[in-house]
Amino acid sequence: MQLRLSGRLEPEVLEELRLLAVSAGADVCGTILGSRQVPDAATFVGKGKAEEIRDVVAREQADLVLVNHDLSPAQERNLEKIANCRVLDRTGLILDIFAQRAHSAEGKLQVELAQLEHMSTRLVRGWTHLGRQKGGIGLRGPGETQLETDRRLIRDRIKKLNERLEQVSVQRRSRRKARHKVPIPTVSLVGYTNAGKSSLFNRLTASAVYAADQLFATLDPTMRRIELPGKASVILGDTVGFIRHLPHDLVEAFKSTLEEVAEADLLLHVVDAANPERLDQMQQVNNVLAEIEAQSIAQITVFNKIDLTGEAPRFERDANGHISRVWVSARTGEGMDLLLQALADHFRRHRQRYRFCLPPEAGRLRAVLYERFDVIRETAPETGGWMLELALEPAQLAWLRQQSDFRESYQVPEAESILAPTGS
Ligand SMILES: Nc1nc2c(ncn2[C@@H]2O[C@H](COP(=O)(O)OP(=O)(O)OP(=O)(O)O)[C@@H](O)[C@H]2O)c(=O)[nH]1
Ligand SMILES: [Mg+2]
Repeated sequence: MQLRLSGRLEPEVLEELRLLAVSAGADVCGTILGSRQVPDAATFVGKGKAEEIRDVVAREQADLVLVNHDLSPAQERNLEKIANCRVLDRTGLILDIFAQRAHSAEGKLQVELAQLEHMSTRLVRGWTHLGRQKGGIGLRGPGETQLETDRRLIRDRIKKLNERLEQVSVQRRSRRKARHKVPIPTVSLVGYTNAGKSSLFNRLTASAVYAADQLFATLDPTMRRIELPGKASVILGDTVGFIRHLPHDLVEAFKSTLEEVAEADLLLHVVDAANPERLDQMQQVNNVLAEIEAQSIAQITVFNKIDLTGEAPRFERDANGHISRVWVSARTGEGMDLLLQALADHFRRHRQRYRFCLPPEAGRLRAVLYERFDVIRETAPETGGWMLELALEPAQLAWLRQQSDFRESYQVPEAESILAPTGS
C-alpha cells in the first residue's frame, strides 16, 4: 500500500505517478496533494501536511509513501520519522521499476550500478532511525562502523560493475561493427514511456515483443530487420522509454544501450497522440536525445494511438518535401503503410542510380544484387551477361565495391540521377 504526494495538480502528472506506482507493483491506497511555494528544507512538505501524511499512513496501514519529487536524503529521513513508514522519492521509484524490468545481463548491470550510485548518496541514514523508533537498534558507534564498511563495499561493487559494463560495451560495439559490414541502415524507435514504441515495433516486425500498459515495459534494446517497399531493408530497434526528470544516474548507466540510438541513421519519435501532455513529453524526449548527442539525427515524428483521438491516418511533409510526420495506430494497424512509405522515402532520398555490366561468370554477384538491393531494370546485352540498373545508397555502393568478385570495370560510368521522393 502506498500514498502519493504531489505538489502539482495537473491530472496527467498524477496519472503518470499512478502508472509509475502501479508499474512498480504497488496498490495505491490514497493520494495527498499539497502545494507550497518553497519546499521545506527539513521535510519537503510543511508541518501540517507531514502530519496529514502520518494520519493517512496510520489509517490505511500503508507501508510506503511515494513522493513525486526528488527528496534530499535528510528530507526522506525526516518524513520517514514523522510518518513512521518508508518514503521513496521519484528517482527511487523509477530505479525500482528498472530493477524489476531489466532482463539482459547488461540491463541488470546498468540498473544495479544506477541503484548503487543513488544509494551511495543516501547511505548516511540506513533504516536505523525507523528501527530505533520501534525500539530496535541501539547506539551510534557501531552504526557508523557499519556505515564505513558499507561505503567501501559499495565503492568496490561500483568499480566491478563499471569494469564489467565496459567489457559488455566493447562486445556490443564489435557486434554493431559486424552488423555494419552489411550496409543496412538502422532506425531506432524513441519516445516517452508508454507512447507505444513496442506495439509499433510489433506491428512493423510482426513479432512478439513485450508490450504492456506499464511504464518502462522495455529496458533491453531489441533489433529486427524489416523490409520496406522498393526492396530496401532497415534494422529497426526498440528502446527503453524516456520520462521527464529521468534520473541522471540512469541516463549515465544506460549510455551504452543508448549508444545504439545515438548511432542510428534515423529516429522514429513515437508520440502518444491521445496524451494531453504530448508536447511536453516530446520536449522531454528531445532533451534526453540531446544528452546522448543524438539530437542531430533525422527524425520522423509518429503520432500513435489515433484510434483514441479519432484522427485519420495521414502524413505531412516538411518544407523540403520529405515526410516528417505520420499519424498511425499501432493497435488497429491504421497508417502502417504510410509509415513504411515514409521510411522507404527517407532512405530512397540518399540513393542514386547505377548501372553495372556483368559478364556471364558473375552470376553469383548478380544473385547477391537481387537479394540485397533494389534492382530497377535488367537487360541482356548481345555480348552476353547482364546489364543491371540499381538504386543504391552510398554505403551500399561502398560495400559492393569491397566484394571480392566485384570489378570496378563492371560499373558503367553515366550521369547519376538522384531519385526524387515518390508522391503519396
Ligand atoms: N489505443 C491504443 N493503445 C495503444 C496503441 N499503441 C500502444 N497502445 C497501448 O499503450 C500501452 C503502451 O504500449 P507499449 O508499446 O508497451 O509502449 P512503449 O512505448 O513501448 O512503453 P515503454 O517500453 O514502457 O517505454 C499498451 O497498453 C498498448 O496496448 C494504439 O495505437 N492505440
Ligand atoms: Mg516498450
